[in-house]
Amino acid sequence: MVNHGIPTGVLDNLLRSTREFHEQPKEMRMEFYTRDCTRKVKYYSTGDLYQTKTAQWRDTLSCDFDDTSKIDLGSFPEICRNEIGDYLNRLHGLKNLLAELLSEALGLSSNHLASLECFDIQRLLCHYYPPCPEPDLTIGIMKHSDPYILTILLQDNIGGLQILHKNQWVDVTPVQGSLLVNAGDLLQLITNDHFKSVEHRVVATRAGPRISAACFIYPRNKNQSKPYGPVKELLSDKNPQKYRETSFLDYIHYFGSKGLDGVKALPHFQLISANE
Ligand SMILES: O=C(O)CCC(=O)C(=O)O
Ligand SMILES: [Fe+2]
Repeated sequence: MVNHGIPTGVLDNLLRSTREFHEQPKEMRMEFYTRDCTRKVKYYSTGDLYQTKTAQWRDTLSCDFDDTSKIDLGSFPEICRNEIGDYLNRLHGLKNLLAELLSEALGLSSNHLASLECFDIQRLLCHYYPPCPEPDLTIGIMKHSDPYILTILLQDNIGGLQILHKNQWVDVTPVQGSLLVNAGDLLQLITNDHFKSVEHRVVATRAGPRISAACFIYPRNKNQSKPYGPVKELLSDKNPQKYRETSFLDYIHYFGSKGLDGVKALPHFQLISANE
């Protein structure tokens, strides 16, 4: 548990304005409706609709930043742009603190992970899960692990998020004013399995709407072709390298080509040991 230091008002404003965006008349939302991945701001339902067979009970506003010091808030929907800006400004300190704490937990110098240039605030997904009349027939978001370094998740008090722990789905009960930090696949890869990415899903509920905002940390554009592999300082005879090097772009390409099919992407990058 870490004190995130972000005022509750900033969190509440992001949740409220996300809800307001999604509840606007269709005409206001249509301006942003696209699946064109070159657009920085996108509004869609079920991001991987054409890769998986399952449509999911969720709409998403996706915002890409690359360099958060140069954000053009004007490109975001007016109804939530200031709230997104305020949240991102506050998230910086937390992201840097997490990079330091994780470095220290690995026995590395506190600036080690930051020096790899993969801890950047790159994308915010503002999700809206409408109340569902038949929750047993659908799902809010399918089982997956995030392909990134870290996810910082803000959720409202409706519930529905679950993580897979020892083959059992466990509810992540919302705690007001808290943020949840999930390890992603890329963190698992660079730490050679020290931090494991967590599989999770969101079940549909009759209650709602449920609002959440998932902020993804991964290398910024200029570093996305750079190879990342297990940190050399962590490897030894007892802890041999488990994964081959890959760039963020190659990883995400493989992840995206599968869609959220419930099968992890990470094993595809595993090295086969000589004894196997
Ligand atoms: O809405 C949530 O709580 C989770 C969202 C999520 O898993 C994601 O965007 O990857
Ligand atoms: Fe996720």
